[in-house]
Amino acid sequence: MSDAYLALETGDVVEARARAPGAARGELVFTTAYTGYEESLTDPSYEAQVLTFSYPLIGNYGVREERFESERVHPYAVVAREMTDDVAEWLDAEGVPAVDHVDTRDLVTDIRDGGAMKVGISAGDEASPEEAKAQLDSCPHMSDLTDIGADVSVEEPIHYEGSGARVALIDCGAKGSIVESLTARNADVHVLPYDATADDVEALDPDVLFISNGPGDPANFEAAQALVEHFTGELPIAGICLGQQVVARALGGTTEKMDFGHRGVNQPVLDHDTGRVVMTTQNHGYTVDEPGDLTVTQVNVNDDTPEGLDSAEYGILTRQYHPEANPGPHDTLDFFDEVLELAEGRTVTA
Ligand SMILES: NC(=O)CC[C@H](N)C(=O)O
Repeated sequence: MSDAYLALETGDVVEARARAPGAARGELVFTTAYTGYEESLTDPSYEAQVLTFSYPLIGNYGVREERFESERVHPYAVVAREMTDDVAEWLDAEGVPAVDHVDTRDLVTDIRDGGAMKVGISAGDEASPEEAKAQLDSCPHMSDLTDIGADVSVEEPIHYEGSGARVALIDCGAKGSIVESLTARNADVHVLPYDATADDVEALDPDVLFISNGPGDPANFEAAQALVEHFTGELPIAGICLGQQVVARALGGTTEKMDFGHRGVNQPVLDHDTGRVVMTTQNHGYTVDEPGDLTVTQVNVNDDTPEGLDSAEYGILTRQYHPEANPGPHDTLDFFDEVLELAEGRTVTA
């Protein structure tokens, strides 16, 4: 007898073992990362999704708070082939349903074949296929979560004092490592809520406007897009992941939902200028389609999607991947040096 069920949009119901009880729904996504489960589970960009780990054993080096990227777990549920008690107990304490003993190879194949899909989960003593299906039926599309920023952003500004360039970091669900990558380089970082206004930013007289990563559809981050529209040509601008997508939209570009996204720690990215390929950490389900007034400087080797957008004219630098790593390789940390150099130079004239 199973005590957990996953109802998929394909119509299939997959049996599983409950590791943390409860019912949940969300977009079913998978990461191919083989380490970094603490970082991924606390990455705010995973808000409202159900995260499947394709690596078959999750939890083999424990759970340590210093590796967390935020204060809580963001996926609405977690699926694994085999999960250790450490991770199961952590998710249980966080109230996040978790299941294992799932053939995650099948699940990943379903997502790759069918594209992004919703899932309903029912786990625990009272679990039933009917409850899983009811969860699936009531699951909204990611793009319909129009105010998802409110669930992941700071409510009030936070200031991390530093002697270097002043950064206005718009928190659309920022990973802790982005703040740390900036403060480690002496930046003076003001973290502002996702719906900050141009007046809020102007009051700080920053050297750079930085749009963070975040969950869901970039079209729903209208306030951040308005900031980019307002400050283009006045301030250097940087963006990571959702930040790249928001900046592109503000500069006349477009974004679209991908078939099943990029989530993992070995996504190869080619830089057109240097001809070098670097390994990158990624977690996104939307992508820039048309770059608008920006130039595509880096692309994904697997599918040619834009990974880096720049504008020399306006002083803009954005990346679709996560240069701060955590989890993943450190090949791309110099992005933060480039951004702060741009900020310190204030090369842009209005
Ligand atoms: N990591 C992110 O910022 C994710 C960006 C966006 N929510 C996407 O899924 O594409």
